[in-house]
Amino acid sequence: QTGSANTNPSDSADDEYITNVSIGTPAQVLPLDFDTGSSDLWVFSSETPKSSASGHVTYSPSKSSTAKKLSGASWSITYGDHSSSSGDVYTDKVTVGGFSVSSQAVESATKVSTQFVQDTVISGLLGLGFDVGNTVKPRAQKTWFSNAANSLAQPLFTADLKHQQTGSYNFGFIDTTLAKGPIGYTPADGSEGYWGFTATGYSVGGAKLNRNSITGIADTGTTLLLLDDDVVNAYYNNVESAQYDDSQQGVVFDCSEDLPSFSFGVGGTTITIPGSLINLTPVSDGSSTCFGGLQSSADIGINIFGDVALKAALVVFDLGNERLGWAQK
Ligand SMILES: CC[C@H](C)[C@H](NC(=O)C[C@H](O)[C@H](CC1CCCCC1)NC(=O)CCNC(=O)[C@H](Cc1ccccc1)NC(=O)N1CCC(N)CC1)C(=O)NCc1cnc(C)nc1N
Repeated sequence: QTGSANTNPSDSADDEYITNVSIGTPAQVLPLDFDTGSSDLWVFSSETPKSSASGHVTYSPSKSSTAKKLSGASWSITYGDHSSSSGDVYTDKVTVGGFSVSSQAVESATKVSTQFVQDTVISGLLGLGFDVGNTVKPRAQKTWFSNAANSLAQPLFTADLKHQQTGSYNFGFIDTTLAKGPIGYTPADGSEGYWGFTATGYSVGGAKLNRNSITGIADTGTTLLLLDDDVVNAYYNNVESAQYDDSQQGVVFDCSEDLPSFSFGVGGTTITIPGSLINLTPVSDGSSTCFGGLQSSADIGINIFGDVALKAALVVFDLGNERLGWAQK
């Protein structure tokens, strides 16, 4: 058995990716942000304050004949960007890309932070991280993928995110036609809940890879490519107009600049992010100053290969073999 779901960029800057999920009986379809950097499936619901839920599609467990309250269970989550949410828990049927999990923990939000209230294009997150990262108490719950893994043809999923185009999350199979190059595999470290891995080196503008390894996480829920300052400086030293902009909290440059590519080695293969993907978006509509897709990870303390990096590859999240596969697209 397999599943295949389309995913779409939320806006012109590919800030996040939206995937429709069916919850309950009859199906209630909610747009969720699939996040390999966290492990909770939580949704705006009939229990979310009306003022906060305005503009969002919500899940009503009372309208689902298969919903069951998980009595005594609660959850509370804080993300790297300081956004947060919390609430109580139901179990219900959850279908993604045609594959159903009959009793999935669906975390209903009774509180959501401002960022989520304002982000009306999504109704919550579907965590694709390791179960150890789940925040439900007193007993942690499994992710949708963890529940599905044993019934899928193979215990793996792939992410094929694209710039301003429809991409896909495939479950239980690898569609190698989505890739141009071979898949390079490397061990994944799930101990923190993330998909952690080590890139063996990097280069700017197509030069030969150096041997400076980069340890980080493959995170579909993070917009940017966030790396150590020495890597970020090595890159932007090649961009004439690049400068740090305090108000933007990041490196900006003239939108007319021809940006160099950024490559990293992983699993014996090389992934090259074209410069065009690193020219993320004007700092505000019509501006000729653009915000960089590669920024510093210094104040986070962990390197994050977010959507800017993932868009250049077909990425295999292989739970069965605890490994990550990367193929050039
Ligand atoms: C098991 C992991 C755990 C649940 C949690 N995981 C994460 O934070 C990583 C996870 O992938 C989350 C998932 C996000 C959360 C907000 C909503 C969208 C999904 N990623 C991040 O927090 C990375 C930083 N955020 C982002 O990358 C958000 C995503 C976003 C996009 C559009 C609209 C709204 C949000 N985008 C931006 O910051 N930008 C997009 C716009 C651009 N102009 C600036 C940059 C964690 O580490 N929490 C511990 C933690 C707590 N507190 C802090 C301070 N740091 C922490 N790491």
